[in-house]
Amino acid sequence: MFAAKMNRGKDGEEVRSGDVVGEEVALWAAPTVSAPIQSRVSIPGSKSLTGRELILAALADGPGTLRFPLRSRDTDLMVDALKLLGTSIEPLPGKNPFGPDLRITPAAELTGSTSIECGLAGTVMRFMPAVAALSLGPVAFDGDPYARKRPMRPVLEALRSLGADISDDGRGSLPFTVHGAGSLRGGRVEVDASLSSQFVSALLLAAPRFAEGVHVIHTGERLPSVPHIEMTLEALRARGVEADSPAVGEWRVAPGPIAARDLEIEPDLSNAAPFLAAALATGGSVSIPNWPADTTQVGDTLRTLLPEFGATATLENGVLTVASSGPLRGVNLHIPEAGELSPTFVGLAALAAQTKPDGSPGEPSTITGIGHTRHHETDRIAALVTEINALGGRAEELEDGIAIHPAQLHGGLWHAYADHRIASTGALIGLAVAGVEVDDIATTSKTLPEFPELWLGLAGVEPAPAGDDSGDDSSGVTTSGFVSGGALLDGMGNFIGGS
Ligand SMILES: O=C(O)C1=C[C@@H](OP(=O)(O)O)[C@@H](O)[C@H](O)C1
Ligand SMILES: C=C(OP(=O)(O)O)C(=O)O
Repeated sequence: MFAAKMNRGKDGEEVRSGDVVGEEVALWAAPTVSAPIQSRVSIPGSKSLTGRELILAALADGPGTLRFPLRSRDTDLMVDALKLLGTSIEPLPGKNPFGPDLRITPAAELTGSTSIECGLAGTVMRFMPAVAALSLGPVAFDGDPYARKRPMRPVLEALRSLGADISDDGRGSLPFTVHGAGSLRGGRVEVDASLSSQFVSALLLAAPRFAEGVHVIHTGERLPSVPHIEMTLEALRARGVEADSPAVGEWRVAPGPIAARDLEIEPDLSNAAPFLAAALATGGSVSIPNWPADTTQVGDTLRTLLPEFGATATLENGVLTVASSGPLRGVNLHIPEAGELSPTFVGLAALAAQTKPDGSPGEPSTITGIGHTRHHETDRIAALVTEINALGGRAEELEDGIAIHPAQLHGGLWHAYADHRIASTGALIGLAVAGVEVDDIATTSKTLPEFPELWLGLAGVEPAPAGDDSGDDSSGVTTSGFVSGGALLDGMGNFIGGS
């Protein structure tokens, strides 16, 4: 009755889509549906909240607990980094289906003389150097090859001016070494955070432990992702720290204890974006439970931004439901605060640019204010434009965004660029366009290791039973039919039967 696409490695062994096979990464056939999706999806914890609360718990005045934390590559790297500095972080059984709760016991004294691996995690490479400055001994930082391209200079220079001793090769990026002295003076510091809000959060998070706290003044003309800075202030205040923003582009954190807490991490609302967008891509409806009533997560703006594409968004009893309200519409969005959501919006815009089912023309879109996303996991503007155009679309790079002109999409290979949000955008487009294959779906493990399973569940696809090797072809990739939204599709997403 059903079978998901099953891939084979070079030597014919079965592998899960996206698994690394030797040097190769298996292609993942995005499921395509012909009927509107009606689905409910539980989303694991927030990357940004988990990272912040791990650090604050490690610097707190006693042991604390994180319930429903995110378990992912980025947060595992944060856990490892804090453990290397002497923090005890132990798994606790809990109610989270996606991983254990965590019990965090701060070190009596943070120890250095170690190396921290940042992977491609902005939160680890930007937030941990200030913590390392509070440890005793040198702490070397490095990460993935592409991580060495992500800007670090504003954080390193700001920390130096607050009293930290940091050696690097002068390129203003990974690798570098923080020579921890056990304490940091702190005080007033100027920083140009126009490339990333994380530069500001990096200086605020550990600041209660600086002798003079911190007073940060942003000197650049633009400031992206402001809600993430508000999230940092709020997390500090919730632990009894005096933290505020006395003026636009200025923030202060007073020195003092960071209270230990037992707290629950909200679901990652930004990771909810492609799932909710699936309702629009297929003319259906998607619900996400445990949506917080009050949050600093920028993903909450999905409730107002997704309706611009032609949907309703209803939050009732903690369940957000996004339902398509007609054909997909083009948009003009200026969203400097929500760069993290932009790949999903660009994916929807590329679908809206196609001729509508009633034959009326596709609609153009512009999504701007996202120039800083060129410094995310990859240059997201260049990557999205390249991949959409490779599928027949007409996307254009703007200085700080993307314009999408009417064009029909077709199937083909979608490159993920080691970027979880580019990978999930390929999956989103593939829901509506038959024959899209994502080259590295496993890269979604950066913030959502369960993405492939959750996505197949959303699309109504079940994995092939073990031993089902129907549809094997000579290319080494097995492609068999699968049931989707009540319709039986072949491996290229073509309708071959069913309701
Ligand atoms: O502080 C954080 O947790 C984040 C801040 C934002 O970074 P930028 O300001 O670089 O966009 C966001 O895009 C990133 O995913 C997470
Ligand atoms: C920009 C992102 O990640 P990072 O925290 O690595 O900057 C992101 O998750 O969209």
